[in-house]
Amino acid sequence: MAGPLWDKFYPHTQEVRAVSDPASRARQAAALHRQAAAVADAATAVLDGDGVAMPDPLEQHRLVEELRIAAAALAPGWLGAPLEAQSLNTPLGGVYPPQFVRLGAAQPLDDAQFPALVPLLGTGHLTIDATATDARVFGLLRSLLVRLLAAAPAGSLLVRAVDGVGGGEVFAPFAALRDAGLMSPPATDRQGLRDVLAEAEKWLRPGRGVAPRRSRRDRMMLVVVASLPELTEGEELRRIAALAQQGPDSGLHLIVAGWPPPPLTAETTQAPLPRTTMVSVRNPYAVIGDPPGATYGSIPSVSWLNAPVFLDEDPPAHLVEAVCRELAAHSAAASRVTLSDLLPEPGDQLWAGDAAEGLSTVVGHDGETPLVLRFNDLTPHWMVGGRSGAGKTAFLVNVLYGLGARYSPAELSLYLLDFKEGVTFAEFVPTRRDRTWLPHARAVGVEADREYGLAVLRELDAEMTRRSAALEEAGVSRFAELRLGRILCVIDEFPVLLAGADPVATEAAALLDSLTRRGRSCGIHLILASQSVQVHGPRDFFGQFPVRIALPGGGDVLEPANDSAAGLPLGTAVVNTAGGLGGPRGATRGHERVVRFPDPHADEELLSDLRHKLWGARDPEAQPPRVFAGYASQHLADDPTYRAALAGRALRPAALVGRALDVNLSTAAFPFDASPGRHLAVFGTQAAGSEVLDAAARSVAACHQPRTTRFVIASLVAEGDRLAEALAAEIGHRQEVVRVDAAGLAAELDPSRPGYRVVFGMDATPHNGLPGLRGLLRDGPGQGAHLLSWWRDPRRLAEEADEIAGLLFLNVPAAEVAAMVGRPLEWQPRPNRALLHDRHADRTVTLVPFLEPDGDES
Ligand SMILES: Nc1ncnc2c1ncn2[C@@H]1O[C@H](COP(=O)(O)OP(=O)(O)OP(=O)(O)O)[C@@H](O)[C@H]1O
Repeated sequence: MAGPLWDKFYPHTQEVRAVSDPASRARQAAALHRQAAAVADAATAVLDGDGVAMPDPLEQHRLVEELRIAAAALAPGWLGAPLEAQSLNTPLGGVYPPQFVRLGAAQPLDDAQFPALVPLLGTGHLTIDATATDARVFGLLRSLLVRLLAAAPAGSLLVRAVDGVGGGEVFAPFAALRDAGLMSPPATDRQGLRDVLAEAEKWLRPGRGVAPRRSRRDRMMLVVVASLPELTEGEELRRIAALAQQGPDSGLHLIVAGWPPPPLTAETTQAPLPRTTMVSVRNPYAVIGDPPGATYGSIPSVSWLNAPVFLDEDPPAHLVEAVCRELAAHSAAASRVTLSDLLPEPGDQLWAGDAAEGLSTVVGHDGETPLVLRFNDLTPHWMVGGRSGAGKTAFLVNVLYGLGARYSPAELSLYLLDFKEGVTFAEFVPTRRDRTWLPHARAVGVEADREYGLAVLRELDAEMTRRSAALEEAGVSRFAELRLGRILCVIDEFPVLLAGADPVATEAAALLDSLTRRGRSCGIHLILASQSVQVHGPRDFFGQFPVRIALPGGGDVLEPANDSAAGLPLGTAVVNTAGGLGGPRGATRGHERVVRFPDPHADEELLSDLRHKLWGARDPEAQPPRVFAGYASQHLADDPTYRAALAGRALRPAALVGRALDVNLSTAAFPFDASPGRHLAVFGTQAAGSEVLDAAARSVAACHQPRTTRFVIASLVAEGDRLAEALAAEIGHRQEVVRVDAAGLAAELDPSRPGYRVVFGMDATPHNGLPGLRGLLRDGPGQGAHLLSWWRDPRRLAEEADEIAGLLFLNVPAAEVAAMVGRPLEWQPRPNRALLHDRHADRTVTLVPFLEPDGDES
């Protein structure tokens, strides 16, 4: 700062005297302390007019006028205007930093006043020799805070408050700034003071000449001490002095009321703070010492503002409230991180990342600093926890787009699995409304079944084995040298996979164990996410997850003693890279950060643009991901095996009954050949049973060349009539079809007559039964005769059961299935699922059965 205005206030600059010799510091401090007191006494004597000739009043008035004009220019608006008259309409913000601020009115004559200004932010500090228990100091601190907060650009001034004696009352009207993170709750004891000092020390830049840490916008920290806590010791006092010495270069400033503290012992005797303007509260006015590096007076012997200063009083409450409310609102808007903050710069080339050594992306911001997390040898797998609605989906979607924008599909493949009802990964697959997909996605399971999850893990395990072999074959020890691209598998609500002591859980746990242990050296990484990671059964693989991310309510991914996730708000997460380990309270934890992350769907347009951009950049030959949507029904007409059969490419006759719960959704088929027992029985009370039978019959018909086989179709129950009729019409285009009733069916059971008997409602067979049935079942297949039947009640089959190899169960309880098969099978009846058991091949698959398309779907 230079120029005529400055010269008016500070015509003579001085050397700043540093107190640096530790050996004689206490003595020196005491001497300086006395000296400062003597200066204030001398000033008081002068200002009280003791033995000094009164200057010329006219000259005084002229000077006061000049100073008023100068002050208005140096401290405009909020910084210098009397607050009791300040309009609420005066806009907040202004230049950065607001350098001069008013302390009160200097009154050289009874009828002449000018604003008493000090340089503070950007220059140094302020001490007042009385604490805020003095009403004048109390008022001064509040008015200083309002002025500085209102004048600094919103969000650029962070206040840390300490009030050891007054319990923080002086800061109470500013409470609205706490939620916005602009002001801390006041520290009221020694530990609180230490925490504030520790934070302030961190604020200092690590070294001189280092580029500013805060890259986005400049910010300053102002530590306001209204009174030091009792029992504040020499150590804390020295830390305050050290902060005063180093702070201004890093944007750290202090206002300390009650400094110097009363010199109780030599140890606690403090010199004036370096780089500080000292205010001495007298009665009724205050004396303002010279600011750091400058002087108010023109006479070298006078080192204070040569006029009594009446300190500003407590500002009007509504004014403080209005300023705080506006700042808090602004801060809420400004501190929002957006998805673009996590993505590469818009000008950067798409897919510039090289995954050889690992993958990395920005997961959020720690203050102004982007936090980069990696998938590499040190942090191969991540675990994410958070209660429902805590933003897990948001976090994962951010990570997937972050990686998807940085690495090409050749460098990164994604396997996405979601076990809960919801839409976590739905946006990465083609839909009717948006046919694009995330080109990295290889397989996506939405509302997936455990069996499907298991199939994905098996596929990854097989890939891992392939990669291990490739490493060995190539004779290299590091995956990076193989250049295969990395695989990331994300599993949302993974405990579903491990729930229950069944074979699925056991195999899934074993696969997770092997994948997490060996995956890192093969470029295979996992993110496991859940509302609660309390899994029963083996969880040894947790040890392979050094990265733990706790969203609100997700503290159980951290060690039990680590409570750093307590009270997290939505949009924030604790990111711990030491397996969730905590550390001493209040200690700096290098392995733990709290980040803010955006809601990726806050800007749908940006997101949609990004997805289209990524999709547009894909290899045009690339296939969309294999998608499994647990809720979706499956239809024969969409099935690739059926289409191939219609086109004359069937390998052998088979009933196609649904899609298996594997990664490729392979077609579940029951083949018909000449071996014994090649008959299919569908069991289920639901109409779905008749629909599966319909699909089975159509598909068998398609497997035969036209006019090469014969169908006998019967419906013994009303529920089957409509489908039986439609089926007869449909198959009739290709094959010979005969429709019969119960009596007609009895006449069509001759095993030597090749072809298929298709019976809807087989359990409704008349009481005298179908005498020829056993013969057909036993001798038919060898002569090309097979039975396809739907049974509403499986118990009716008891007698002939052994002769039928193909059993398909819909809503049949596990106990009945077990009774029929002769041993328990892994099965939970549930909507839209079926179990196909082949007695002869001893194979069992869970599948999504082929149903009739609904009206609106077709
Ligand atoms: N960073 C954020 N900032 C603000 N709102 C967010 C943020 N992240 C998510 N939300 C909002 O919070 C809600 C819940 O988010 P999300 O669906 O990601 O949670 P979740 O943990 O996946 O929940 P659930 O487990 O129930 O599916 C959504 O409405 C979302 O828009």
